[in-house]
Amino acid sequence: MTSTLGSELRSDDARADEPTGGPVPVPADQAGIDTLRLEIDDIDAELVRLIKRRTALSNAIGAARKQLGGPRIVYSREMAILERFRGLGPAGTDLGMMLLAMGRGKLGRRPEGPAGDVHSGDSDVD
Ligand SMILES: C=C(O[C@@H]1C=C(C(=O)O)C=C[C@H]1O)C(=O)O
Repeated sequence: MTSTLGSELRSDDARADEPTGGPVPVPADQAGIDTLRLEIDDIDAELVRLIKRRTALSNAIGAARKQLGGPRIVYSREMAILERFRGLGPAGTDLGMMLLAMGRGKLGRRPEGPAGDVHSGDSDVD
Protein backbone atom coordinates (compact mmCIF):
# COMPACT_ATOMS: atom_id res chain seq x y z
CA MET A 1 0.00 0.00 0.00
CA THR A 2 1.42 3.40 -0.91
CA SER A 3 -1.04 5.89 0.57
CA THR A 4 -0.19 7.21 4.05
CA LEU A 5 -3.83 7.82 4.84
CA GLY A 6 -5.38 4.89 3.01
CA SER A 7 -7.34 2.34 4.98
CA GLU A 8 -7.00 -0.68 2.68
CA LEU A 9 -5.09 -3.80 3.63
CA ARG A 10 -2.39 -5.09 1.30
CA SER A 11 -3.97 -7.02 -1.50
CA ASP A 12 -1.63 -10.03 -1.10
CA ASP A 13 -3.32 -11.00 2.14
CA ALA A 14 -3.18 -14.72 1.31
CA ARG A 15 -0.51 -15.28 4.00
CA ALA A 16 -3.24 -15.55 6.60
CA ASP A 17 -4.39 -18.68 4.77
CA GLU A 18 -0.98 -20.29 4.35
CA PRO A 19 -0.84 -23.89 5.56
CA THR A 20 0.29 -24.37 9.16
CA GLY A 21 1.14 -28.04 8.87
CA GLY A 22 -2.32 -29.40 9.56
CA PRO A 23 -3.50 -31.20 12.67
CA VAL A 24 -0.78 -32.12 15.17
CA PRO A 25 -0.63 -35.84 16.03
CA VAL A 26 -1.46 -36.37 19.70
CA PRO A 27 1.74 -37.33 21.55
CA ALA A 28 1.82 -40.75 23.23
CA ASP A 29 4.11 -39.90 26.12
CA GLN A 30 5.76 -37.15 28.15
CA ALA A 31 8.67 -36.91 25.74
CA GLY A 32 6.22 -36.15 22.96
CA ILE A 33 4.55 -33.47 25.08
CA ASP A 34 7.92 -31.92 25.84
CA THR A 35 8.73 -31.78 22.13
CA LEU A 36 5.49 -29.94 21.37
CA ARG A 37 6.15 -27.53 24.24
CA LEU A 38 9.49 -26.61 22.71
CA GLU A 39 7.72 -25.58 19.52
CA ILE A 40 5.12 -23.61 21.51
CA ASP A 41 7.92 -21.77 23.32
CA ASP A 42 9.52 -20.89 19.99
CA ILE A 43 6.19 -19.65 18.63
CA ASP A 44 5.46 -17.57 21.73
CA ALA A 45 8.88 -15.93 21.63
CA GLU A 46 8.35 -15.06 17.96
CA LEU A 47 4.84 -13.76 18.66
CA VAL A 48 6.16 -11.46 21.41
CA ARG A 49 8.87 -10.17 19.06
CA LEU A 50 6.32 -9.55 16.30
CA ILE A 51 3.87 -7.86 18.67
CA LYS A 52 6.59 -5.49 19.86
CA ARG A 53 7.43 -4.68 16.25
CA ARG A 54 3.78 -4.21 15.31
CA THR A 55 3.25 -1.86 18.26
CA ALA A 56 6.30 0.21 17.30
CA LEU A 57 5.12 0.47 13.68
CA SER A 58 1.63 1.46 14.74
CA ASN A 59 2.95 4.07 17.20
CA ALA A 60 5.18 5.56 14.48
CA ILE A 61 2.34 5.80 11.96
CA GLY A 62 0.09 7.37 14.57
CA ALA A 63 2.76 9.92 15.51
CA ALA A 64 3.43 10.74 11.86
CA ARG A 65 -0.24 11.31 11.11
CA LYS A 66 -0.57 13.48 14.19
CA GLN A 67 2.38 15.63 13.02
CA LEU A 68 0.77 15.89 9.61
CA GLY A 69 -2.44 17.12 11.17
CA GLY A 70 -4.38 13.90 10.65
CA PRO A 71 -6.07 11.57 13.12
CA ARG A 72 -4.11 9.01 15.11
CA ILE A 73 -6.84 6.44 14.73
CA VAL A 74 -8.41 5.33 11.45
CA TYR A 75 -11.43 3.20 12.18
CA SER A 76 -11.94 2.05 8.60
CA ARG A 77 -8.49 0.45 8.57
CA GLU A 78 -8.96 -0.98 12.04
CA MET A 79 -12.22 -2.61 10.93
CA ALA A 80 -10.42 -4.17 7.96
CA ILE A 81 -7.70 -5.47 10.29
CA LEU A 82 -10.26 -6.95 12.67
CA GLU A 83 -11.86 -8.75 9.73
CA ARG A 84 -8.60 -10.64 9.24
CA PHE A 85 -8.49 -11.68 12.90
CA ARG A 86 -12.14 -12.70 12.80
CA GLY A 87 -10.92 -15.73 10.87
CA LEU A 88 -9.58 -17.07 14.18
CA GLY A 89 -13.03 -16.98 15.80
CA PRO A 90 -14.37 -14.80 18.63
CA ALA A 91 -11.12 -14.92 20.58
CA GLY A 92 -9.33 -13.87 17.38
CA THR A 93 -11.37 -10.69 17.27
CA ASP A 94 -10.43 -10.03 20.91
CA LEU A 95 -6.79 -10.58 20.02
CA GLY A 96 -7.01 -8.15 17.11
CA MET A 97 -8.59 -5.55 19.38
CA MET A 98 -5.80 -5.98 21.92
CA LEU A 99 -3.17 -5.48 19.23
CA LEU A 100 -4.90 -2.32 18.03
CA ALA A 101 -5.07 -1.06 21.62
CA MET A 102 -1.33 -1.63 22.04
CA GLY A 103 -0.66 0.41 18.92
CA ARG A 104 -2.78 3.27 20.23
CA GLY A 105 -0.84 3.52 23.47
CA LYS A 106 -2.39 5.76 26.11
CA LEU A 107 -4.98 7.07 23.64
CA GLY A 108 -6.61 3.66 23.50
CA ARG A 109 -7.28 3.38 27.21
CA ARG A 110 -9.99 4.72 29.42
CA PRO A 111 -8.57 6.63 32.43
CA GLU A 112 -9.69 3.90 34.84
CA GLY A 113 -10.72 1.14 32.47
CA PRO A 114 -9.28 -1.65 30.37
CA ALA A 115 -7.31 -1.07 27.19
CA GLY A 116 -8.98 -1.06 23.84
CA ASP A 117 -11.79 1.44 24.05
CA VAL A 118 -11.78 4.86 22.50
CA HIS A 119 -14.35 7.54 23.17
CA SER A 120 -16.44 8.36 20.12
CA GLY A 121 -16.18 12.02 19.22
CA ASP A 122 -12.47 11.97 20.02
CA SER A 123 -10.82 14.40 17.58
CA ASP A 124 -7.89 11.98 17.18
CA VAL A 125 -10.23 9.52 15.50
CA ASP A 126 -11.03 9.38 11.80
C1 LIG B 1 -1.03 2.08 12.08
C2 LIG B 1 -2.02 2.84 11.63
O1 LIG B 1 -2.72 3.73 12.46
C3 LIG B 1 -3.61 3.32 13.45
C4 LIG B 1 -3.24 2.02 14.02
C5 LIG B 1 -3.62 0.87 13.41
C6 LIG B 1 -3.03 -0.45 13.80
O2 LIG B 1 -2.44 -0.57 14.88
O3 LIG B 1 -3.11 -1.39 13.00
C7 LIG B 1 -4.58 0.91 12.40
C8 LIG B 1 -5.22 2.05 12.06
C9 LIG B 1 -4.98 3.30 12.79
O4 LIG B 1 -5.98 3.48 13.79
C10 LIG B 1 -2.43 2.79 10.22
O5 LIG B 1 -3.25 3.59 9.79
O6 LIG B 1 -1.92 1.91 9.48
